[in-house]
Amino acid sequence: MLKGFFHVPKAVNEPVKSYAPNSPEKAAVQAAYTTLWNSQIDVPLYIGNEEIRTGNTRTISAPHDHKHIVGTYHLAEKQHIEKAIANALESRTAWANMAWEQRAAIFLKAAELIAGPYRARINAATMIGQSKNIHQAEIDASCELIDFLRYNVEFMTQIYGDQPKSDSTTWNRLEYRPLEGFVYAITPFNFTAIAANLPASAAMMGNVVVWKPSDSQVFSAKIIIDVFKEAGVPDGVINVVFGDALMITDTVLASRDFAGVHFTGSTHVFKDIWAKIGANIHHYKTYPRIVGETGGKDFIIAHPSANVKQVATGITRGAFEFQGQKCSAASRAYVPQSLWPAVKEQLIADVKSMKMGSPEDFGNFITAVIHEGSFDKLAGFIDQAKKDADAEIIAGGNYDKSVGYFIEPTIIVTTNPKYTTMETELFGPVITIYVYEDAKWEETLELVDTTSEYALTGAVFSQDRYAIEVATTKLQNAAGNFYINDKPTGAVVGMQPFGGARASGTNDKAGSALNLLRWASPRTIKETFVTPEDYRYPFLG
Ligand SMILES: NC(=O)c1ccc[n+]([C@@H]2O[C@H](COP(=O)([O-])OP(=O)(O)OC[C@H]3O[C@@H](n4cnc5c(N)ncnc54)[C@H](O)[C@@H]3O)[C@@H](O)[C@H]2O)c1
Ligand SMILES: N[C@@H](CCC=O)C(=O)O
Repeated sequence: MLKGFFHVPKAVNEPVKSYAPNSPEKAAVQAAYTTLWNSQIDVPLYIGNEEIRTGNTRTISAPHDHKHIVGTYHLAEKQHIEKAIANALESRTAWANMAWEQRAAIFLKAAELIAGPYRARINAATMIGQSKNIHQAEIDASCELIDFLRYNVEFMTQIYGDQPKSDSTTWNRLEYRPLEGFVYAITPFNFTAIAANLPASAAMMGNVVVWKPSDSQVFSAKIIIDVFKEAGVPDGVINVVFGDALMITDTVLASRDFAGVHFTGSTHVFKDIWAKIGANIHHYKTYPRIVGETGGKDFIIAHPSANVKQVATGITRGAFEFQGQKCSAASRAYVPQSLWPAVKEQLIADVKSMKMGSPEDFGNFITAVIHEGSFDKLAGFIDQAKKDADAEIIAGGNYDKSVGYFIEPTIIVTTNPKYTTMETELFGPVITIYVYEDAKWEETLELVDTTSEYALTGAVFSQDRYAIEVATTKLQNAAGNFYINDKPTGAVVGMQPFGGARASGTNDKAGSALNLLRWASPRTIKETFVTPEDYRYPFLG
């Protein structure tokens, strides 16, 4: 083993490329898009050193052109999940004992592969498989993923460097062991970066992993797997399985060696997983770590002192970027009566100007939502709002799934602050606005705090510092990420550690040392230099 206290390269955030007309990055991503669009990839299970094709397959299509098939992926059976667990456990000793700098080098290399040779491909795969426009793909699949990998390496070394006090008689050391068993990573469709980070952060800390990506993210998951392989993640460290989420999860949770779950997705799924872990608790070798970042009903509240253009832009960007399919997306807003006419005018004009269509056309701000289930759910809420006396649609409200799952960016205004779309996470391009009386600022803050079960993100817009202070205090438990004069989305790794409490998750803050700590089981080692040889205290003579 090498001798030395190594320093890792200082983490820096990956700059977001512009994809301006005639830029080399635009040409590269367009070429990658065309290649992948015309490809027929076949994605196996990755278990140990094997690529397993079960023959039981599902197709991968583009949400913005759902009849267009770009590949297939293979579905696991129970025996494959058991095999993935066995392979992970077989790989554990070698991986857990590998010097940390070797693990760091692998993930730093993965970051650079994405920053360079894989950038166009992972962005194009995210545009096709998850229907992100190029800007949204770039900030997710490239920049955020690169940032997760670089910063987590730095956080890992900070954790390892965090050591207890010693004195001249004893030397106290903390060893950050990986968990005793394997970690199960379950990832959502909506962020390529999150899909990669959940297995990678646990693996970086020396854990072995079974990773189950979302059925709606397999296309870009394949690129992540290629990157991890090329970067040198050894076989068996991250085992990838697709298929029936319930069967896979039940099989994983039945293992005595299950040591932790790293989940991001919807609240009800996480609660079910937690309940199953609780029911199995007597069976496990160790108390499993449970980390889950879940849903949101994220708010914007404008004070009468707020700047109208900033409020309207916070609403349109916060609610409609990536079709509102961000856990952080603004989905309820509170605007004072005095500002409402001007805010409304800009909102309607902005929504009218938003182009909707395939992400292949870089002029499109809005593309499709992820799948038919999401489309139907959103269309149902829009139809209901059209009927309800206490709701009015002032922009958007149309939808069409003949080619892709297109839902117009939609603004509902309600006279009922507890209207269903003020409370329920819709996960689409729909925001509901409640117009409040200017004099009821503090009562409205109370409404914001008590209307939803979630507490993920929220934003206050105000030019009045007293109002900002009151909102910051009154809403201290209403959001894990709180924004002042900014939209409630777009947290940057290393700058705004991300996560919420209440029904929004365990708030373990992805992209921070707090999250990585969950994947370590510290061992305290006390070494005494001159060890007593007599039980009597000195004063006893
Ligand atoms: N808080 C955050 O950081 C954060 C980030 C991204 C997404 N999200 C949330 O994720 C949700 C959207 O993503 P989604 O649609 O992929 O979520 P989802 O809950 O449908 O799926 C997430 C993952 O869980 C799996 N899954 C589904 N049912 C399961 C079950 N019964 N048992 C075990 N696993 C199951 C899915 O296959 C997928 O891999 C939203 O609620 C959003 O707010 C939260
Ligand atoms: N971290 C992202 C949201 C991730 C969830 O979907 C943001 O801050 O907008």
